[in-house]
Amino acid sequence: MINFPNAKINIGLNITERRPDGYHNLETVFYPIWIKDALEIIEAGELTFEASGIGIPGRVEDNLCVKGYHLIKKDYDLPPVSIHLHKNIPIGAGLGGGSADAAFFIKLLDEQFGLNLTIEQMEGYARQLGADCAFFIQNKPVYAHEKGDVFKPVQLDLSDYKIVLVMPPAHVSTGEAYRGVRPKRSKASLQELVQLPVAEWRRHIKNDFEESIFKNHPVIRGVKASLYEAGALYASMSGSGASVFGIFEETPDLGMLEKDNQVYHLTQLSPPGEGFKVYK
Ligand SMILES: C[C@@](CO)(OP(=O)(O)O)[C@H](O)COP(=O)(O)OP(=O)(O)OC[C@H]1O[C@@H](n2ccc(N)nc2=O)[C@H](O)[C@@H]1O
Ligand SMILES: Nc1ncnc2c1ncn2[C@@H]1O[C@H](COP(=O)(O)OP(=O)(O)O)[C@@H](O)[C@H]1O
Repeated sequence: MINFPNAKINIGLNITERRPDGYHNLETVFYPIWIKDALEIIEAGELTFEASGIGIPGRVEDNLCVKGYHLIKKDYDLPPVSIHLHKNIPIGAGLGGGSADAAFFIKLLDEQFGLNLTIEQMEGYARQLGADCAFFIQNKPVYAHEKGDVFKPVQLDLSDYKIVLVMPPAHVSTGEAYRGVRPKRSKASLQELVQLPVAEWRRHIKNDFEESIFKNHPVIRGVKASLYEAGALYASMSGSGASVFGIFEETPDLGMLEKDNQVYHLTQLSPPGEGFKVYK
């Protein structure tokens, strides 16, 4: 059985306070985008994991799919499976790729072995694997708060826009990103701000990670500026970076993003069903 875990972008990200458990409370809007991995499981004699596509750092036993298997196996009598993951979502990009794989893996196990898990049960397992993992169970635009794992639906449809995603040559770890931010309560609720026209987001919606990350990684700031120069209505780093997205009314002149002889990985995303192109 196979499914296709997709990435997300964060529209706005306010880090509001540090929690006693070392995590942070935040508010953000998660929006699914159409760049996808492919994930397959087949019942087998032993548990195996193999990957193709973009190389995944870290040990196999730390891969979130393998962790997901052991988590569900504690409660259900699962047979061994062979797992194949084709990795296409840029890693360490703030696109939630690892979390998406884990959530879609739980959905695969549920379907393949008829576990009859409810949405709430699947979200409960996903939360144990990562703060943004539970979002990918329902995979619909949401306003997320607390650790980023408690959701309220938002009415948001960007399918009439062109979303351009750029992966600058920089690596930011999630831990590094959180350490650089001083939490602050936001004045207006992101849940309401995101209902403004996209062209107004630039004045009102921000990602709190940008300030410190841009200082350490100016190339990311440069990419965001290039997206605005190319005519974006709104541009922002996604999550803890390093990827940056721009929302356009029309497909932009992509040459703008290759100035100064910098080469960026650039993915142009179209509305669902139209596929996407990867530029190098
Ligand atoms: C920053 C965000 C924003 O959407 O996404 P990404 O940029 O990673 O995609 C998320 O908060 C990342 O979620 P996720 O990647 O699942 O985080 P986890 O694995 O649970 O945590 C990694 C580390 O981030 C910090 N962390 C995470 C979530 C949170 N609300 N407060 C935190 O302080 C902790 O230091 C934790 O050890
Ligand atoms: N299935 C997976 N795909 C990608 N990364 C994974 C996966 N499982 C575990 N990881 C680990 O998670 C780290 C960050 O993953 P990723 O989800 O791509 O980043 P981000 O949290 O920035 O969206 C990687 O460095 C990797 O070691």
